[in-house]
Amino acid sequence: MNKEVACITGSAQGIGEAIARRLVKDGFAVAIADLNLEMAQKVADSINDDGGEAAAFKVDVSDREGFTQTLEAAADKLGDFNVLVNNAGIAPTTPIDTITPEMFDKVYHINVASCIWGMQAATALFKGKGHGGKIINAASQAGVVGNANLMLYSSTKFAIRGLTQVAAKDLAKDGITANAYAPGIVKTPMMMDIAHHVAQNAGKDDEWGMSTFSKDITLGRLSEPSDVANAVSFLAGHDSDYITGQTLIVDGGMQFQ
Ligand SMILES: NC(=O)C1=CN([C@@H]2O[C@H](COP(=O)(O)OP(=O)(O)OC[C@H]3O[C@@H](n4cnc5c(N)ncnc54)[C@H](O)[C@@H]3O)[C@@H](O)[C@H]2O)C=CC1
Ligand SMILES: CC(=O)C(C)=O
Repeated sequence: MNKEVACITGSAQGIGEAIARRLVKDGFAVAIADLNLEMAQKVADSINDDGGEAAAFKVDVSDREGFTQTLEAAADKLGDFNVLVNNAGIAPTTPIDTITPEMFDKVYHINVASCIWGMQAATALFKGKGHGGKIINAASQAGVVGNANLMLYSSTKFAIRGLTQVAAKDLAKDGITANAYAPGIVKTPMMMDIAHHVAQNAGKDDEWGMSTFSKDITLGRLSEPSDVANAVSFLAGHDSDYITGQTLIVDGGMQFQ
C-alpha cells in the first residue's frame, strides 16, 4: 500500500501536535501546518529526528487562498494526501456583553470558515487524484453543552458538528468521510489560558482554575492530548471507513454529569 499522508492544522503544540505524533506512529507522513512556523518546524524536526516523516508549513487557516496553497504545497512535498485534520482553533473568553462584531468575525473565521476552506481544498485534491479521503474536524464538549462565558467559542463548536454532518452527506459520493472529535478538558496552552482567566476572576491561582474543570469529569482526571490523539488515530485509519457524519466525544464522561 502507498504511504498515507495527513495534514494537521494547529499542530505546532497541544492536541494537534499529539495527533501528528500519533499519526506518524500509525505510518503516516504528516504536514505540520500552523500559524507559528518556528514551533511547527521544531515539531517537524523532532519527528524527522525520531525516524518519522514530517514537514512544517505556515498557514493561517482563516485565509482561504493561503490554506489552499498550503495543502497543495504539502501534497507536493509529502505526496498525495488523504487525511485532513482541521484542528486549529481559538477559544477567547467572551461573556455576552463583551462581544463585538470584530471578535465575532475573528472567532468564526478561524474556527468555522477554516473548516469549510480546508474541506474545499482537500476535496479538490482528493478528486484530482481520483480517490477518496477523510476529513476530521475539531469540535469540543463545549459544542455539545454550551459553556459559560464562551459564547463565541461554544457556538462555533456546535457549528462544527453541524457542518460535519452536512459534509458527510455532500461528500459521500466522492468516497470522502467527514467526522469530528469533541475533546473535554485537555491539558494544553489553550485550556491553561481559559483556566487562567477563571482563576484571575476568582482571585485564585491557575492550578485552582484548572481544578474547577475536573470536578465534572466522570473518569476523574483531566485529558492528556494523547487521549484525543488516540481517538483521531481511529478516525484517520481504515477501521473507521464505515463511519461518517459522527462526532466522537472524548471527554472522560463529562456529558453524563
Ligand atoms: N484544550 C482543550 O481542552 C480543548 C480543545 N479543543 C479544540 O482542539 C483544538 C486544539 O486545541 P488546543 O491544542 O488546546 O489549542 P492550542 O491553543 O494549545 O493550540 C492551537 C494551535 O493552533 C494554532 N493556530 C491558532 N490559530 C491559527 C490559525 N488561524 N491558523 C493556523 N493555526 C492556528 C496555534 O498557533 C497553536 O499551535 C482546537 O480546535 C480546540 O478548540 C476542544 C475541546 C477541548
Ligand atoms: C476549550 C474547550 O473546548 C473547552 C473548555 O471545552
